[in-house]
Amino acid sequence: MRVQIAQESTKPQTLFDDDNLINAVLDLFAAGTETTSTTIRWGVLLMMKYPEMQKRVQDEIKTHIKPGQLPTIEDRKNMPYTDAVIHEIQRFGNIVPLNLSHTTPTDVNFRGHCIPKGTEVIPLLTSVLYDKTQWKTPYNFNPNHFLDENGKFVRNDAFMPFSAGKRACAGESLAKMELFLFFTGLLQAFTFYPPAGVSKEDLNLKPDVGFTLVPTPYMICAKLNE
Ligand code: HEM
Repeated sequence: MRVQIAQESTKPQTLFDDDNLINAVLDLFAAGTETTSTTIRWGVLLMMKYPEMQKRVQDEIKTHIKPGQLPTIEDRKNMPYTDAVIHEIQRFGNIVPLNLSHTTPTDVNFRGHCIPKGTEVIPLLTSVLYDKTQWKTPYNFNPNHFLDENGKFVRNDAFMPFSAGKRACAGESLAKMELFLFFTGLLQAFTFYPPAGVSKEDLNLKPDVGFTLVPTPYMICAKLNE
């Protein structure tokens, strides 16, 4: 009887087995590192391109975070301009343009079209992040997309860099925290500008096209802030 219990207890009763653990860790690295670092690379490039916006973020940092203190996630609600800039970096950067593909689990009727069960569907995130009906200047970097006339942060339902629905990015909250803390921490410590001989007009905002959209390689100068 005891042997039987031992045998039964080695049978996986749960999805938390070794295979799942390995895949979950791989997911964290594959899905969770390049996405955030690519977004920060877009952020630094855009701050070099638009130094007046970089300065405005730094002014907000100085107003709300004491010198010598690192930003905390609590600071975000007091920093609408920085929040808007980070959202706009994600919208403009559009780093996962094709989203991940999905398959219809049943026959689906979509706007009068029948999509049979098992069809691969690629929901383009670009079509929302650059939708002319949702954004004033979809092809320009414009933090005002996320600010009202009083400078308060405003959400927009078309902000979908993490996709939508049940299979939306599992790391969305973590990614948003990371982006705020890394971006604000970097701009608190450094001012970014292009190297000698490169003007801000020279900085290229066209992405390197692949499965993800990454900035074309660029050089950065970083001056330590006083
Ligand atoms: C700027 C950062 C990030 C962006 C833009 C992003 C974007 C996305 C997108 C578009 C998807 C596909 C959703 C879909 O299939 O509809 C996805 C899935 C996923 N992401 Fe992220 N992601 C980011 C950061 C992270 C982080 C930090 C983690 C975890 C540490 C993470 C974990 C995942 C996982 C596990 C999935 C698969 C979810 C599923 O299939 O149910 N992501 N992400």
